[in-house]
Amino acid sequence: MTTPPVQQFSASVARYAAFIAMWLLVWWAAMLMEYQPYISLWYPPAGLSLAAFTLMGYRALLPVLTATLIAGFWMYLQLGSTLPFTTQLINTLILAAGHTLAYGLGGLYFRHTISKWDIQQLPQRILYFLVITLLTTLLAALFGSTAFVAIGAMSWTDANAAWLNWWVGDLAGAMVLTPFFILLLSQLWDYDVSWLRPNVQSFLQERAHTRLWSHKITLMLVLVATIITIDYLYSHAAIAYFIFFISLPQMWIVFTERLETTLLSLAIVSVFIASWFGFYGVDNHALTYQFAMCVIAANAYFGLSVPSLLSHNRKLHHQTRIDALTHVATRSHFIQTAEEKLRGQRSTDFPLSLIVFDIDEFKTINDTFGHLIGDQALIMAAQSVRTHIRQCDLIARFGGDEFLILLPEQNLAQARATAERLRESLPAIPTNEGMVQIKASFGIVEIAPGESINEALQRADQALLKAKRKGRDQVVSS
Ligand SMILES: Nc1nc2c(ncn2[C@@H]2O[C@H](COP(=O)(O)OP(=O)(O)OP(=O)(O)O)[C@@H](O)[C@H]2O)c(=O)[nH]1
Repeated sequence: MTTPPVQQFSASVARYAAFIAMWLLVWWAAMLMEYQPYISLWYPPAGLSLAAFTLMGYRALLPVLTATLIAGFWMYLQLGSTLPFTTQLINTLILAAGHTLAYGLGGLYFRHTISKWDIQQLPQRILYFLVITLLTTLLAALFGSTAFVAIGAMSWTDANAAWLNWWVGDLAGAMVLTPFFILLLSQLWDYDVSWLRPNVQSFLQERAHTRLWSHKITLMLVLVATIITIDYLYSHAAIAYFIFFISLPQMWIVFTERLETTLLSLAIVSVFIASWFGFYGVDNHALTYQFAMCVIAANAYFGLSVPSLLSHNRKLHHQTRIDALTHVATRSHFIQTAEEKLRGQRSTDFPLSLIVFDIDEFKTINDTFGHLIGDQALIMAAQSVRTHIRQCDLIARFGGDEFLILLPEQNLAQARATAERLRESLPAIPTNEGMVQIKASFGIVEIAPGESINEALQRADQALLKAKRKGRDQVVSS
C-alpha cells in the first residue's frame, strides 16, 4: 500500500522539524561545554551535519541550512546586536552557507563511497571516513573563518590565527560523533545502515565480559575526571597527555560490547571530557584534549574492525579445513593432519594406514539422474563412512568422487577389514527411478617406515586403480 502524497509531505516536514530541533539542542548543549566565551574543545553540531548529509543526501540541505540560520540569529539575539535586520540576515546566511556547503560536500561524497563498499572492508571504510572528516572539517574551518572576515566580524589576521583551532574543534566533533549520530538518526527514522555494522555478532556472543558496560564507562569517567582535575591543579603538560590512556578502557568496550554501546560510550566520554574541561574554565592543554578525543575515537573505530576481521578469518580458516559439499575434511587439512600423525607414529612405532576410495560409475549417476543427485550421493557416501569410522580416524574429500581415510594405529589387515566394512555399508540414494546403491572401489596401504604421505598416497592410488581394473566394488591392498 502506498502512502498518500499529503501524508508523505507531512511526515517529511515533521522529520525535518525534529531534525532542526535536535541540531539546535546539540548546538545549545555544546555552548554549555565552553571553557571560554564561544570556545569549547569541540563542535558537536559538525558531527550531526555530517551524519545528516551521509544518511539523507541532498535532502539534508534544507534542515541543516535552516538550523544553522536559526543558530546564527540566536547568537545575534544573545549578543544583543544592534545591526539592522537585513545585515544580520545576510551575515547569518553567509555563515550558514559556509557550514552547510562544507558538510554537504563531505557528507555527499561519503554517501557516494558507501554504495561501493564491501561488507568485509571495514578498515578501508574507517580510513575513508577519517580522511573525509579531516578534509570536510578543514573546509568548514576555512569557509567559516573567511565568512567571518566577509561579514566584518574578524580581521584577516584574526582569521589566520583562528582557523586552526576552528578546524580542530570541528574535527573532534565530527570524528567522535558522526558515527554515533548516523546510528541515532537511522534508529529514529529507519535509514539502512547495514554498511556501518561489522559482522561481529558471533564473536561477541563468545565474549564473557558483556553486560558490565556501566562499570566500564564509570571507570572511564572517573579516569577522565581525575586526569583533568590533576592537570588543573598542577598544570603540567605530561599530566594532560595521560588522557590518551582512555583509549585502553575504550578498547575494552569496543571488544566486548555492541556497536551501539561503543559509539554511545565514545559520545559520553567526549561530552564528559569537554564538560569537565569547560567546568574548570582554563585553556591550558586544550589542544592535547582535542587531539586525544580524535585519537581515542579513531582507535575505537579501527578496534571495531578487529572482531569483524577475526570472524572473517575464522570463516576462511573453516573453509580451508572443511569441504563445502560433504562437510568432511579438505585435502589440505588431511595432508597436514596425516603428516602430524606420521611424525607422532614414528616416535611411538604404532602403525598408520591409509585408504583411498572412489565411487564407482559416478559419471553415470550424474548423467542419468543429474548433478544434484550426484551431489547427494557424494554427501551420503561421505556421511556413511564418517559414521562407520572411529573418532580418531579422519575422512577427507580428495576431489571429485575420490575420498581419503586416515586410520591411526591400524595395520594393513585391520585397515582392510575396515575398508570391507565401509564398502558394505555404503548407502543407496533415492532417485526418480527408485533406490540406487552407491558402490565404491578401495585402495589401502599401511605407511611404511621412512615413507612420506605423498608416497603412501601414490601407492594407495595404484591399489585403487587395480580395484577398478579388477571390476570395481572391491578392496585392494598394496
Ligand atoms: N555431482 C557432482 N559431480 C562431480 C563433482 N566433482 C566431480 N564430479 C563428476 O564426477 C565424475 C567423476 O567421474 P570419474 O571418477 O572420472 O569416473 P566414474 O564415472 O566414477 O568411473 P570410475 O571411477 O572409473 O568408476 C565426473 O563426471 C565429474 O564431472 C561434484 O562435486 N558433484
